[in-house]
Amino acid sequence: MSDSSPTVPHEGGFRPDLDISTERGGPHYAEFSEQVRTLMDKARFACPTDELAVEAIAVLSELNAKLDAHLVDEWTTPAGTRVDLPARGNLTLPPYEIEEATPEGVLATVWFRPYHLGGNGVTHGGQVAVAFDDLGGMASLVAVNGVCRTAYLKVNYRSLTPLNTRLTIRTWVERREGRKLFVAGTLHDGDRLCADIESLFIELRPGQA
Ligand SMILES: CCCCCCCC(=O)SCCNC(=O)CCNC(=O)[C@H](O)C(C)(C)COP(=O)(O)OP(=O)(O)OC[C@H]1O[C@@H](n2cnc3c(N)ncnc32)[C@H](O)[C@@H]1OP(=O)(O)O
Repeated sequence: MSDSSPTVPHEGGFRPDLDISTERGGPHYAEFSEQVRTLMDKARFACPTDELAVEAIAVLSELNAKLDAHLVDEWTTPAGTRVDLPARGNLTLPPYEIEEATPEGVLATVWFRPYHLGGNGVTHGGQVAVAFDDLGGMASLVAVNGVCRTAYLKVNYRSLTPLNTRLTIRTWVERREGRKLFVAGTLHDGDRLCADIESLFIELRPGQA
């Protein structure tokens, strides 16, 4: 949250000791998160009457005002740190579940929801890149036990990526040259390759943003 960040002690772009949690946000945070994703799905496909739009504006404005009183900084928000939830509870990421994360690589199940629609019933290419960026970053992080940033990410879209389907995504460090980690990855629908990546992640120096 930009207006609170100046007051937050900051060691660089990331904190090496970022807290993770399964409890932050309380026992209903998972359902809260799911309802927000469902709202996004509905918003993507709904064509409300003007009356319903006005009603929705009132409900959402009231809710947003209530949430305003409970905003925290990025280091303590449940979104991104709730490791028990899909994509660590980060609503901006396509939901995924980690099957395995070792220095040899990351294996996860990812699924794209209705709100990830690109066109003609399939997933937006940018959303595929988001999944690869996060999980490529995770493969780098686990391989070097330190935070990395994406320098480049090339996605080869080999075939259409379906929505609402559990897909297999893999990322791994193929080669390391000092702080440079060349990360490869694949996204499969069953046996069919949907996309693969060629990417470079750079291990951050201590305190580097
Ligand atoms: C689990 C949680 C995972 C979350 C993952 C999320 C990942 C992200 O989304 S990060 C956000 C997107 N990325 C960014 O915003 C990065 C913006 N860029 C930067 O901050 C910097 O350019 C950064 C950090 C990538 C590199 O800067 P810096 O640390 O100063 O390294 P620098 O000295 O320039 O380069 C190091 C080496 O990498 C090479 N390099 C850097 N960028 C590139 C590039 N784009 N292409 C090719 N080579 C590159 C350099 O040539 C150099 O090579 P060598 O050592 O052989 O001379």
